[in-house]
Amino acid sequence: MIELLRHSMHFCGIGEREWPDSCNLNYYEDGGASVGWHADDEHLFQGKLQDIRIVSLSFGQARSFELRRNWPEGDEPGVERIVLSNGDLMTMEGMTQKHYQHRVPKESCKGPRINLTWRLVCSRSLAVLLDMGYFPNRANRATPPPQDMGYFPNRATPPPPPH
Ligand SMILES: O=C(O)CCC(=O)C(=O)O
Ligand SMILES: [Fe+2]
Repeated sequence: MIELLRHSMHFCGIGEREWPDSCNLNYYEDGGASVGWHADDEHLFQGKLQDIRIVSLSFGQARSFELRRNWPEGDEPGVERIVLSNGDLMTMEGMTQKHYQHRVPKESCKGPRINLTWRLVCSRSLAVLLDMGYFPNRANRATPPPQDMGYFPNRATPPPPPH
């Protein structure tokens, strides 16, 4: 994993001090597996409030990746589509998570796909979690966190509508 991170960061021109510190892995067994419209708006990453960078690396079956504007203007197309193929690196930067939603739609393809997304945990969010005793092995933990904090949202829940 470190080698993949190192190579990917090199290709993106991201210095070690700015490397992301978390990685999410999605496995798509075949074209029937998908991720619905959403923004990566977890509190941990503060993606709706500040300029963040998400780096995505794909392996295996080529799949469509679609972006749609939350507030399309004039004759701007509602949906942009790219194809992410084996070995493709893609980034979402700036305020993408505020202004767009994205998805990997179902398709009629057979092969499996793995996608890695690296993100940097926002230190302010981490401080809040520590404060709330989110990490149970810490000796001085407070009360357990509520289940619905939304830090690790269940993807089965539809994303909130754009606003
Ligand atoms: O599989 C992909 O390319 C995107 C995955 C994704 O949007 C996510 O994990 O939040
Ligand atoms: Fe996402």
